[in-house]
Amino acid sequence: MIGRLTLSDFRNHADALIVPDQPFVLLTGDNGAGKTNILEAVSMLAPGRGLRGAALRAMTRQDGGGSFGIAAEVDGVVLGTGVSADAPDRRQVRIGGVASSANALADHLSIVWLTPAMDRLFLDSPGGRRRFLDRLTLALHPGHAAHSARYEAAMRARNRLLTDLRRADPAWIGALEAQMDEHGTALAAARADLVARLNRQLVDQPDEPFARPLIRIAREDGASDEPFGQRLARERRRDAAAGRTLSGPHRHDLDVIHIAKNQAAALCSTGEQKALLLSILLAHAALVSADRGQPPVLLLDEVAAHLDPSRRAALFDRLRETGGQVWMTGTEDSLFNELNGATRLHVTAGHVFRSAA
Ligand SMILES: Nc1ncnc2c1ncn2[C@@H]1O[C@H](COP(=O)(O)OP(=O)(O)OP(=O)(O)O)[C@@H](O)[C@H]1O
Repeated sequence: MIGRLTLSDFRNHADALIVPDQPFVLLTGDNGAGKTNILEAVSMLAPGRGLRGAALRAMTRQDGGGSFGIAAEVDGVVLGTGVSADAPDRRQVRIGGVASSANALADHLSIVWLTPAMDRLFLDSPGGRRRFLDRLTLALHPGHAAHSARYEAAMRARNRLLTDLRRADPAWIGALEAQMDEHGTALAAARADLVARLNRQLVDQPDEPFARPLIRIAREDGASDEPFGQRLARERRRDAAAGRTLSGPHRHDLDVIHIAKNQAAALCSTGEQKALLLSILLAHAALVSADRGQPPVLLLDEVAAHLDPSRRAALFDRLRETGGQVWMTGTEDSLFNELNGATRLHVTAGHVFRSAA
C-alpha cells in the first residue's frame, strides 16, 4: 500500500502530495485536470514504461527544469523514480535511498491497471494483450521483467546477426539462442503458471455481474514440444529470410473466452469485454494477495463511468474485498456517492485538493 506519494514536475503536476489514509483513493476533476497523470505516476513505481507506455521525456513537465521525480512510501520503504535534466531518457530508481534497477521495484509492489485505452485490448494487436499478461504475471513472479528484458536483448542481437547469416559466427548465434532459450522458457513458464492459477481462481467466481472468463495462451508460432533453443537453431534460415525471429514467447497471445456465452472476448460487446477484464483483475488480486500476502495496487482509470448503478455497487464491493489499495478516477463525484472508505481528492489544473468527505 502506498502511504504517501509525492510528484515533482511530473506531467502537469509541478508539486503534488497525496497521503492516502483509506483503501480507496478517488481522484475526481474535469477532463485534462491531471487525474490519469497521477495514476501514471503510480504505475511508474513498477518496472516498465507505465500505464501509457510513454517515453520518459513526455513525462517531464513542459515548463519545468527538465527533470521529474516520483516518490512513494510503501510499508516503510521509500520507492523513488525519475529522470534528471542531464539524462532525460534514463530512468533512475532508488529503493530505500539506494540506486536500484527498475525491475527491483517488483519486489516491493505489484501494480495492475485498467485504462479506457484497454477497452480495445481484445480487438487490437497481440502486443497490448501480452503486456497485460506480463503485468499480471509480474505480480506473481517478480523476476519476470528481468527475464523479459534479457530475452528481448538476446533476440535483438540475434536478429542483427541473422541479417548477414553467412558471415555471422554460428557459435555467437548459438550463445544468443541459449540465452533466449533460458529466459524465454522462464517467461513462458511464468505466464503458464499465472494462467493456470487464474483459471483455478476464476472457477469459484460468479458469472454475474461480471462475466467469467476462461484464459488461455495462444501460440502464433505454433505449439511445439521441441526444446526452444534447438528450434531456434533449426529455424535460423527461415528467421533470416523473414528478418525477425518467428518463434518464441514474444509471439504468444492472451486468449480470453466468455464462458457463459462460449464466445471469444473480441466478439463480446464493449461492456462485456470490460466485465471480463474486471473479472480477471479481481481474481488476480485475490491470487496475488494469497501468494504474496499483499494484494496488488489497482489503478482504475474511469471504470465507473460506463457501469450501471448495480454493477458499480458490485464492483466497489468486490474491490473492497481484495483488501488492497484501489486508485480510481472519474469526472463526476456522484459516481462514487455510495463508496465508503475513500480518500477523496479533487484535481484541477495540476493541483490536488482534499475534498470534503
Ligand atoms: N509533460 C507534460 N507537461 C505538462 N502538461 C502535460 C504533460 N503531459 C501531459 N500534460 C497535460 O496533462 C493533462 C492531461 O492530464 P490527464 O490525462 O491526467 O487528464 P485527466 O484528468 O485524466 O483527464 P480526462 O478526464 O480527460 O481523462 C493535459 O492537459 C495535458 O496537456
